[in-house]
Amino acid sequence: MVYGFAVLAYISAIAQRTSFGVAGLEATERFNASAQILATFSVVQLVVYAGAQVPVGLALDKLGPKILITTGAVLMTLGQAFLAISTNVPMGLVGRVMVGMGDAMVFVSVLKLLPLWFSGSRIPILTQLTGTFGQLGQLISIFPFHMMLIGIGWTPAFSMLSALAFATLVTTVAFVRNGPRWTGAQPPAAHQGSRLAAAIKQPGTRLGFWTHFTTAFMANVFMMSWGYPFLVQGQGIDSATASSLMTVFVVVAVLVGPLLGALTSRYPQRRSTFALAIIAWILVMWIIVLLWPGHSPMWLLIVLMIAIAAGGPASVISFDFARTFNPPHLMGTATGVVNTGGFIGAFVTIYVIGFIMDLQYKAGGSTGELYNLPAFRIALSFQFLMAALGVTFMLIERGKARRQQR
Ligand SMILES: NCCCC[C@H](N)C(=O)NCC(=O)O
Repeated sequence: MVYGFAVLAYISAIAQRTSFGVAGLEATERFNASAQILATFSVVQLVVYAGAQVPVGLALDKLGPKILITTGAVLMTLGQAFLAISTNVPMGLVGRVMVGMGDAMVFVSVLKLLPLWFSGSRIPILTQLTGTFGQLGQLISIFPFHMMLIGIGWTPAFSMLSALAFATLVTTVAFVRNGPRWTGAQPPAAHQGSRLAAAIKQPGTRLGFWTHFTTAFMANVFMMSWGYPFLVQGQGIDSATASSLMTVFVVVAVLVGPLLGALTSRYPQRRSTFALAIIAWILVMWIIVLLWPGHSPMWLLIVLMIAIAAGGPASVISFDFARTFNPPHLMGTATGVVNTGGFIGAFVTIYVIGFIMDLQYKAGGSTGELYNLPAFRIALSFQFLMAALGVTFMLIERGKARRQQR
């Protein structure tokens, strides 16, 4: 019951996180905003989310999951309520910052609850299931929220999400407990800086960081930024089909998450190999699609998206490294550190891809289409460099972690 209500708070957090993504047109109208300002909303929220991970992890080890999930729900309730009544860009940004901060507190707290209530091989499976259940939140923003937004407008739709966050606040206070195994931060006197240093010193935390970095960054780049323009302007797919193709990410999470959870629980010594295999699959698919003469056939794009989407469940393996290589009093901190990997990788890649696209456009005399397939072929290849960096560090840290275990 404790786990169920904590997961409910995470489903709500994902609904709050993804809600702005389906409200682009309405936000443009309401705030009279340009595309760049709209993009700022998403970037600000993500920067807040990633920037909050380490402080949240430190607070988590000190205060426990219940307080953090509760605080997250309060921030999301207020943030979405503020957004519901916002009429200009600064007000909207304040609302989004609050939502990003609240969201940042939930996932790592749910993971911290697992060893407090479960043991043994159930934990890796439940870690994967947490990520999988969270995807249901995306369905809330794609369907009921979006329908309310179109049907009855901005204020009622965002108020509904605020009410959802409030409902999870109530259920968290009523039902979520840290449990009898929670003993607070041990040792209590440890300084925050030294707890962070102790977590980073563990090769398992660094292996988790690089695993999260390499498995998750390409999925984040595709979902949050370049996937849609690549499909529509690079591959000539109509916008409605491109949007519906994005649901592949939810379906793959639901199917692959439990399978990977079972595999990692059965073969814990092969965890990094499973992650590396999925990374290799994504890279091979990108090589085929980027080298394909002309537009790729639909089946090939779907296989590419399935591979990229499998990076989401693969990234959950990283949290298993944080858990198994750290003592319980450092687990929240280590999980926070690991959870920044895929987001840092994504910011850098999103930015550099945009920079390379602009550079090519300027080199061509700033005429014609900014987004075209030859330009995407070069710009998206930057992902190979980032993946090479990530895999190199995964192998280095895996070697250190294995030596430490001997
Ligand atoms: N089954 C998909 C899970 C995706 C996990 C994702 N890469 C992640 O790390 N999420 C953190 C969060 O706060 O949701």
